Amino acid sequence: MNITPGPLLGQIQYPADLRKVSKEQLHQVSEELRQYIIDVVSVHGGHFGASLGVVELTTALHYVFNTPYDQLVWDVGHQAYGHKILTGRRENFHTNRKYKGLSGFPKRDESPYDTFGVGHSSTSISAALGMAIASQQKGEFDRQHIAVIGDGAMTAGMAFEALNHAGVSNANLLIILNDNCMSIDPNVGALKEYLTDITTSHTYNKLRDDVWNLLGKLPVGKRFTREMASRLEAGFKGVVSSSSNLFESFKLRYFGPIDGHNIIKLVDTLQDLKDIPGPKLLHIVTTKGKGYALAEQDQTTWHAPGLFDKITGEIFKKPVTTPQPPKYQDVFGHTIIELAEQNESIMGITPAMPSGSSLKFMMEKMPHRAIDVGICEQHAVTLSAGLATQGMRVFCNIYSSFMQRAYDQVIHDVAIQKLPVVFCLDRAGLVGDDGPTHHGAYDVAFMRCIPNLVVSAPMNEEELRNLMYTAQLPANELPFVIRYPRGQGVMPEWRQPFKEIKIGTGRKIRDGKDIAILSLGHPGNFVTEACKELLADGLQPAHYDMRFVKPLDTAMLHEIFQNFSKVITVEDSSLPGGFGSAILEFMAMNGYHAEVKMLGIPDRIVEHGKPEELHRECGYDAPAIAAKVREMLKSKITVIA
Ligand SMILES: Cc1ncc(C[n+]2csc(CCOP(=O)(O)OP(=O)(O)O)c2C)c(N)n1
Ligand SMILES: CC(=O)[C@@H](O)[C@H](O)COP(=O)(O)O
Ligand SMILES: [Mg+2]
Repeated sequence: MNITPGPLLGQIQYPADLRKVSKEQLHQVSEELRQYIIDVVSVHGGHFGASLGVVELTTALHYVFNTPYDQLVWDVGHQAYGHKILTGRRENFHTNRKYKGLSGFPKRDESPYDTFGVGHSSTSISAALGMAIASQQKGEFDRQHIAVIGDGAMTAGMAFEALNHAGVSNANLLIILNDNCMSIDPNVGALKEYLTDITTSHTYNKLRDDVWNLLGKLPVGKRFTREMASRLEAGFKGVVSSSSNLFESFKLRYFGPIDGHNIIKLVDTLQDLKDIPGPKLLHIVTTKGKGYALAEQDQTTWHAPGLFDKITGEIFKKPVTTPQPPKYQDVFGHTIIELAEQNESIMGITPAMPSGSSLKFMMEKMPHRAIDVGICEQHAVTLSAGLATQGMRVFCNIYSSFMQRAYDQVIHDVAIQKLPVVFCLDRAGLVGDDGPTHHGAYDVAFMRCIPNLVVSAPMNEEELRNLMYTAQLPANELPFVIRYPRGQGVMPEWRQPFKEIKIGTGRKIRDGKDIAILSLGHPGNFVTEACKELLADGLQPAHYDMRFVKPLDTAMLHEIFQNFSKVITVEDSSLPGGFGSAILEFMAMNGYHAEVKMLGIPDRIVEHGKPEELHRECGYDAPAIAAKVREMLKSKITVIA
């Protein structure tokens, strides 16, 4: 389906083309860019509201700054669709987030305009500051460095680490704080309250405007000395105490708040800021989903709505004829409520993913027992540890790849102190369209090496429920990891009575001979599918769902290695250090000898695509498992034939 850009946008391949249009035409460019994003995302999917919210900012940035020489870093990057469309990728933007197509986030090897790879939040200020300091070292004093960071991303500690440094650097850095009061869900915390105060305080803004207008009357293009600018601002501060502004307390020159949808004001402001040296912050106020009414009204749903009818706003859902299995996240969301109703010590914590993790169900039903702490994974873990010291049984739900942010906290604050925090790592394994920044590839490797931890992976929804139930029993006093994938399970009838699972025990799914297939977690269902195929060939592989990677079911492994000389391991996690490695370690440590093949995520970066495309590419989907069995049994198959 060919999507045609508007007449002005159709003439713009790169920012150099954009800079040929008049300032007055920028309104039209912005509207055509907004419409193009709506046209493409409605048909091809992807993130939506965030890009609409920065259409004017994106246009103004590439109009005013000499990108890519002037370096622009997008925080998270889910809002960079307009950036990609204006920087040489309009014609193939329909491949966004598709297998072998454009990445859904800025990526250095995709374009020189993508100055820094993003996907995880709150990295932009550090990265842009690094570039700015490098420019100073290289004598490139005319080079501009801009970080665009949202109010959600600004809640992360890493952003403040960068502010702390930026404020005392004399780097030529412009931080643009895109304040729309939203994260994926509504933004939370004291920073959000503060930003609301300063965007609504009339006094502050009027005075700020007076100073701003005064600044604006100075000869345009005259380079401000730090002295001149600070004298002016000192006058301003005399009236409004400097403590009224958090960013000025970090020694940044603060400007705004201004309307982030007023393209002329943005252009004029950015032009002026180019002439002000040193670290500065421009605070803009925008609406997430701007220009598409439904996306403005329901900003969480329209953060990433899927495919939709752009005229009616109907979001397309897969037609369902038979009862569908639930998403694993929803099984978590409903189960934690059931458990919390039985166990009053249970609490739920999420770092900014109430909807994505489905902890929102508990937040709605038990608001005092489920907390969104903002994009603050490190804080989420140590808060959970603090709660656990007081007898609370905390389910800390963090996407596997976002958990990477809080690795030391798991060791230092939870494992060493043997605090029984339950880590529910959603999005474990290859997540699909979000690609390598979001694949939960490494949690088996980085969690199983930590002493005192239990590390488990359910093969289906019932198993997830039983692992959650087991983890919160008083008898379990250890930190407990339960990792599960994005998307649906396999059991429409998932809500079964709880059963305690003996920690460190696996399940024999089917008896067999000649070869044993050992799986961890959801990929056990790929093995089940493969076995159906193999049975038809007269082969009889045994299948074990090992369920725990720490502690391993050693009794089961002794039985396996005493009866099978050929073993395959299957996992949706990194082969180096993962589940298969654990099995090899067991085999070697116990003096067994067998032919072992490990199927899982290879030791390389796996790009984006549909999960099934990626499982096939990495060689652990059902056909690949069946093929590996046939390959290992080829001598026997010859005999059978
Ligand atoms: C470390 C990390 N945690 C969580 C996320 C998930 N996430 C993606 S976008 C987003 C909200 C970002 O809010 P904001 O920065 O205000 O951008 P907006 O969507 O409002 O434009 C979150 C929580 C992430 N990308 N990285
Ligand atoms: C940009 C970002 O990090 C989030 O929007 C993420 O894409 C959400 O992932 P899910 O769609 O798996 O919840
Ligand atoms: Mg926001």
